[in-house]
Amino acid sequence: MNAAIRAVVRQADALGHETWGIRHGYQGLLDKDWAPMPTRACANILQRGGTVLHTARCPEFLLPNRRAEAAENLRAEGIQGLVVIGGDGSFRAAEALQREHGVPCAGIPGTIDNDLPGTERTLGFDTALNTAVEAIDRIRDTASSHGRLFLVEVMGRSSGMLAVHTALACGAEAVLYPESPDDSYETLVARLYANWLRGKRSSIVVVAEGDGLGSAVAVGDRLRRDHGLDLRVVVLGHIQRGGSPSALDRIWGSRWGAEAVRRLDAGESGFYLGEVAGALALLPLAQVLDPHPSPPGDLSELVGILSR
Ligand SMILES: Nc1ncnc2c1ncn2[C@@H]1O[C@H](COP(=O)(O)OP(=O)(O)O)[C@@H](O)[C@H]1O
Ligand SMILES: O=P(O)(O)OC[C@H]1O[C@](O)(COP(=O)(O)O)[C@@H](O)[C@@H]1O
Repeated sequence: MNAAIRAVVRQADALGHETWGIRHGYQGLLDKDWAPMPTRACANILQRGGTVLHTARCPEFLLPNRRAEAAENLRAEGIQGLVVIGGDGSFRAAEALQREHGVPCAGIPGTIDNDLPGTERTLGFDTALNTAVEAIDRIRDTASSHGRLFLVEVMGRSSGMLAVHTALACGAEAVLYPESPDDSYETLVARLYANWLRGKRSSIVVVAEGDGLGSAVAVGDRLRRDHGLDLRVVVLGHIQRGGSPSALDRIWGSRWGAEAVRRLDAGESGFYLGEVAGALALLPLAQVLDPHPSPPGDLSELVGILSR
């Protein structure tokens, strides 16, 4: 996200605009928690994880009267356009601000869940994916040395994108995720047993945090109880959400940040940016109301086929 912030500030400066940084997300709009952000304020942030502007959940923003206040605050301060970096909640808020109050908004996709409609990439996903894969590679050493089953929980409250991509990239034996069409306990047991019969003595199952069967701990307890397995559970948790961003996340953050400003400067608004087939994509903000994309079915199928 810091790559996008830096690009917004510096592209705006190059076009002769002043940028103000709003701290703590929408809460900052309500509290007027903002300040001018000169280009030098962005020194050395490109490689830093998190966001230098901080973030916060702001439930009050769901109330129309609070959004009206935020729009008024922006108008009174003379802020002419808003670049929002976030996931579908942040974009829903931006869509409402623009539709209800005419605040010109531009969205830059930022969520490790990679679950926004119309874009194949969101900032943070590539970094989180690589972090999870690196962690599981390490776990694999113990799994294979001790001949053990590991259940590794990755983030994804309502999305299996991170889980499925992680599973494929680390050669997991199975993946459980919320949108899966055949996510049953029986299918999992049958898969692990078939691998056992093939001579496989260690397995890794990637579990998305929001999977319908329950957490990795719950699934692990059930397997232990039913089959007496000496398995281990690892919850990767917030380790996936931090750290220095990958090169791809930095590059797309930079491209999207600059593009958002160029388009606002040209009088465009009510859009968010994305990536489709390697190219920068432009989407209407209202598209965020579409159903969120599911992990490609062929990828999760491949996890099973390749782990024989
Ligand atoms: N439907 C909505 N209408 C207005 N504001 C919303 C809506 N959904 C979320 N928001 C605002 O956007 C913020 C970020 O949304 P959230 O779902 O927490 O994160 P994300 O942007 O990562 O999906 C919320 O804290 C809230 O202030
Ligand atoms: O427990 P927290 O800090 O709210 O974060 C966990 C949740 O945030 C997510 O990582 C998504 O976060 P972002 O959209 O901010 O990247 C979900 O996958 C996860 O359920």
